[in-house]
Amino acid sequence: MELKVSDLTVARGGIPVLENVSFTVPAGQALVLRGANGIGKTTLLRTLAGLQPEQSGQIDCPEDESAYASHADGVKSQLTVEENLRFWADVYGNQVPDTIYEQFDLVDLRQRAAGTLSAGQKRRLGLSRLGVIGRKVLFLDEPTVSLDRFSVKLFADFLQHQHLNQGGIAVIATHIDLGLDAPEMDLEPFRAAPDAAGGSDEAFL
Ligand SMILES: Nc1ncnc2c1ncn2[C@@H]1O[C@H](COP(=O)(O)OP(=O)(O)OP(=O)(O)O)[C@@H](O)[C@H]1O
Repeated sequence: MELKVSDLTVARGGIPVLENVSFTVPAGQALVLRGANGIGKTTLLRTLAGLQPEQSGQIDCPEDESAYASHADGVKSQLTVEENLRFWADVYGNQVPDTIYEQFDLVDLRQRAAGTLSAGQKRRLGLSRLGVIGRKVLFLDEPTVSLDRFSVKLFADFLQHQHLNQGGIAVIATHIDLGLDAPEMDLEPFRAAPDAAGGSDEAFL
């Protein structure tokens, strides 16, 4: 299993943002995306996850094996922590692993309505979903927003031991160092040329 991206051009509102992006991530590895605000990390991740069409190029990803986690937590506030996890497990036809509560420091919060959680607790619950859906290829957009250092470490441990070491793949946009042994890709060289980004047409100036 691998994720292979070839000559990919991704766009926002029809305007190319990143051009000719190519990389391969083998099973068991992560790739960290780097780049300034607005360069197109979210656009690239959404395209890789199949949430928006590519402009050109190719994405070879194992079918029905990917999941995208955005800035938003996707937590249902009326449901308890346990009910949220059971809901996600049901959607994917899985069981909730007992160990998930320890892995994300949710043991004491199991019966709490998710709407009453702090931002960081909610984030941990949102991320714990990755441990119940059983998807092999994770596209993660700033997964550590709102997390304190302890929780960042918990999440990095989960990614390394429960996901990558089990043959999973992850592509992660993050401004902080997760401490993973993963190659980084700077997106700056792939910034779409100004012309391609719909620069002004001089004939009409
Ligand atoms: N709906 C939209 N229509 C047109 N352009 C958009 C739209 N949403 C975002 N953009 C632009 O597309 C570009 C890429 O945005 P994207 O969110 O992918 O960047 P990013 O690298 O994830 O940024 P950040 O690090 O700030 O999260 C930005 O210049 C942004 O302003």
